[in-house]
Order: sequence, then C-alpha cells, then structure tokens
Amino acid sequence: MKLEKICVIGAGAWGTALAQAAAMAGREVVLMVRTSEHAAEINDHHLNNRALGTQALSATITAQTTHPVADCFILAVPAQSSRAALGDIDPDLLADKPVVLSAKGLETGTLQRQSEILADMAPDAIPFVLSGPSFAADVAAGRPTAVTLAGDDADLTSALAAALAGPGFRPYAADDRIGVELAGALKNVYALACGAVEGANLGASARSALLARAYAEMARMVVAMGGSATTLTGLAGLGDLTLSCTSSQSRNYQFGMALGRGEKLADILARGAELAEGVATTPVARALAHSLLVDAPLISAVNQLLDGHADITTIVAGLMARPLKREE
Ligand SMILES: NC(=O)C1=CN([C@@H]2O[C@H](COP(=O)(O)OP(=O)(O)OC[C@H]3O[C@@H](n4cnc5c(N)ncnc54)[C@H](O)[C@@H]3O)[C@@H](O)[C@H]2O)C=CC1
Ligand SMILES: O=C(CO)COP(=O)(O)O
Repeated sequence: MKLEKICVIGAGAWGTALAQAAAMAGREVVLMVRTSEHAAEINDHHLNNRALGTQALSATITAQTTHPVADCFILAVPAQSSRAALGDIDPDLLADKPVVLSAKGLETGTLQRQSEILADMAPDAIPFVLSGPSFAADVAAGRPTAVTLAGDDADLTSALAAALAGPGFRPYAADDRIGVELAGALKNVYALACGAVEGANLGASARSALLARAYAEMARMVVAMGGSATTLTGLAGLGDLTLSCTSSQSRNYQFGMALGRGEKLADILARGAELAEGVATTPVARALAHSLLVDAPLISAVNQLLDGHADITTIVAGLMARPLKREE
C-alpha cells in the first residue's frame, strides 16, 4: 500500500508534532486546520505558535482547511472531539485507508474507545492506534521518542511504522489495539492521581506505590475489556504510565496537582487549564469498571476527587484502610 501522503487532522500540540515527525520521516504532510488564518500562519512562517510556540516546523508541511485525498490519516483532536472531527470528513476519503488514532481518552456517554468511534463514523477505514511516552514538544523537536503503533494486519502495521519512523521517532509495531488504546486513556486517570499526591505533599513513596497499584488495576481493566496484560509491559503501558505519573510536564499531572492542593474542578477549568483528558475519561472508566465488575479503587478514588465530594486526605485514608490483600 502506498504510504507517501499523510493528512493530520487536528492542529493542536500533538497533531502538529506528529505532522513534524511524519515530515522528518520524509513523508508529504498536510496538516488540517480550522481557519484560513491559521493555515496562513503555518504556511508563511513554518511555525504553529498557537500550539507549539517557537518550534520551527518542516517547510514540507502544508496547512489547509479542506480534507485532501491522502494515503493515510492521523486523527489528533481531543478524545471528546474525535466523533465531530470524523463527521466532517467524507467517509469515502477514509475508505480502505489507514487511520491512526492518537487521542488518549474514552468517549463520554457512549463509553467508547477511539477505534470504536472510528468504526461508527468510517466503517471502511483501517484502524491503527498510536500511543506511548511522547510529549508533543519532544517529538516536534526531534528528541528521541519511541511509541507503540498497533494495527490488525502485521505487515501493514510494520509498513506504516516504517513510513512514520525518523531519526528521532521510533514506532514499534504491535497488534493489541484494545490494550494500547486503554493504556493511553487510563494512564491519564492515574496521572491525575499521582499529580494529586504531589499536590497534597504525600511524598514520593506514596506516588510510587500508587503507580505500581495503578499498573495492576490497569491490567485488570485491559484484560476485562479484551486486551492483553503483556501490552502493558511496553511503551504504551509502563512507558507512558511512568512518564505521565512522574512528570509535571504532563497536563494531567498538573491538573492532578491542583486537585491535590484542594482546588475544585470547576475552578481549575474556569482558569483555563490546558486539556487534561483524564478529567472526562475518569467517569467513563469508572462506569466501565462497574459494568465489567473490575475492582478499580483508584479509578473510583480519582472520580471522587473530581466530584469534589471528598477531599484527598479522606480519599487516601479510605484507600489505606481497605482490607489487606495479597499482591497479585
Ligand atoms: N500534547 C501531547 O504531548 C500529547 C497529546 N496526545 C493526545 O492528543 C490529543 C490531542 O491533544 P493536544 O493536541 O495536545 O491538544 P490541544 O488542545 O493542543 O489541541 C487540540 C486541537 O484539536 C482541534 N480540534 C478540536 N476539535 C476539533 C474538530 N472537531 N475538528 C478539527 N480540529 C479540532 C483544536 O482546534 C486544537 O487545535 C489528546 O487526546 C491527547 O491526550 C497524545 C500524546 C502526546
Ligand atoms: O500523553 C502524553 C505523553 O505521552 C501527554 O500527556 P498529557 O496530556 O498529560 O500532557
């Protein structure tokens, strides 16, 4: 399959970084933007100030407002906007084309993963999931980054990984789409939790304990939803969990810090906090855990914290007082 021309939908931090990675890999790249002013800014100055500050972009990236015919599409809008963004595209453009899903979140209301949304909106597209420890600023600057690219057809997944790989961007091919997707979505819930631990000054030991128990809980969720626990040993699992749960560069971690300091959800949103996907994903994950009968105390704890019905001291005391159990 030809994989020369890549269209990236979503010109925020991540879409722009992935456009840059694809351009550095030698691909022809179209970056979809929503206004002609934004297109002109990018095309005239090779910068996307709105998303990535002064990071210079490859001159081979073209920004435009209409969807082109392309060999492959990368969807990089927030998880709650994926359905709307896909609804704007003629499904014929996506038919039999790889569509790489890169948002890390579960949809409110439907409880769907990103590839389930794609199956609804463009059933003839070929779904891939890209996830792993990768801050947009690092990828755009060409700093060494490795991610997981999961797809159903092994040969096509490897070909797509090769088409996107560059000196600073190394996708590993994988086949567990469900596991990779869930890992990307759930790590944001746990990043909120770890940020809250830091915001409440509960100590580095507590944060590492939380991270380890998060990994165990995430494995229960992934297996219950049809993914493989082994996937979590990789970049999309352990890799991204450790990055997002230990770095204040993570927007979810920052949001969690604010919650841990005692700020209310509505106040954090009102002061214009950056996108933190875990905020919308947490209640969805909680509903899924409930319906699948998965023991997920950490997801429930983050949900309580977001609800504002209990403060972090009370929530942590509740977790510590649970019946002792074997570690498994
Ligand atoms: N920023 C990062 O370092 C990384 C982000 N991601 C994921 O990528 C997704 C997007 O995140 P960011 O780019 O950082 O967010 P962002 O807030 O920087 O940008 C989102 C972009 O999507 C656009 N958008 C929203 N609705 C749209 C629609 N219906 N049609 C077209 N465009 C639309 C917005 O105009 C904005 O440009 C999230 O799920 C995030 O978890 C994944 C890895 C790294
Ligand atoms: O997914 C990411 C890094 O892999 C980005 O994390 P945040 O959305 O929390 O900034």
